[in-house]
Amino acid sequence: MAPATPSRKPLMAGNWKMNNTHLEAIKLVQQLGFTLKEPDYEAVEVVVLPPFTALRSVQTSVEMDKLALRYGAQDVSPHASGAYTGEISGAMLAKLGCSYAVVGHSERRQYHNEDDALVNAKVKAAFANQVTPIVCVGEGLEVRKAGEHVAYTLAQVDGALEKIPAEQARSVVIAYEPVWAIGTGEVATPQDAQEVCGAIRTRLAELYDGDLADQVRVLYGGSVKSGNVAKIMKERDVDGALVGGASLDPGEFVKICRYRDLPA
Ligand SMILES: O=C(CO)COP(=O)(O)O
Repeated sequence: MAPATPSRKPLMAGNWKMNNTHLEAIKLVQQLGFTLKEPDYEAVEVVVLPPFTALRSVQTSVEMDKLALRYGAQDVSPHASGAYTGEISGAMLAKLGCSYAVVGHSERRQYHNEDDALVNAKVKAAFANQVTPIVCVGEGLEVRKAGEHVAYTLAQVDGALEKIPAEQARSVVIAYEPVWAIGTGEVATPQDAQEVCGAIRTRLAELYDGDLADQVRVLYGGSVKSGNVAKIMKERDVDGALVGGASLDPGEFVKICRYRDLPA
């Protein structure tokens, strides 16, 4: 029987994008690791998403210092192995202890022409290796101005989850990142974030039976900072944040993870 209340642990994920060498990554992870304490990890799941080249160093830091921090990659190949120069497989990520892989980030969709079919193949490749995909969806400014942002974003959700069975979809993370809010300092209002995150959950309830929609974490991303995170996290269908720029500053990212202490 479906639980009366959803059991979604808030998730704060720092997408470092193409920043930090493996040495800088060790420093940043140690700064986070020495600051965040047991109660922080009880309240939120904390994840960092370094570039591929830093994953091995992050794995070593996390293991040596016994940090409760999780980490993942920013992309994953749709292929299992073979002649795919430059690609990194889900099995390779799993071997590095990655819990997550970002899939379909708008920067990949924009600069590498990734479409929903490719995103779907990457979601499958991640799940095939017990790596949880963080599927990014969200509209650009033109779509928003035309008032089509909900339909546009839901079509991306449908595409990403095509033929994904419920037992996998149950653990997927979906990040709503309106492209116009990424790296621009222009954050969506909490109401904007709720409108689309709520619509995503409703769609999940249409796609899958039972309590699945109540279990899936839906994040907001786009210019999240310590100054706006608490307000956004008050929205009922926002279960965390995918943080870009602000995740490169350990003090700022720790504050974001401790959003409960910030005035909303
Ligand atoms: O793209 C993002 C996270 O994936 C958001 O980036 P910013 O937080 O820098 O706007």
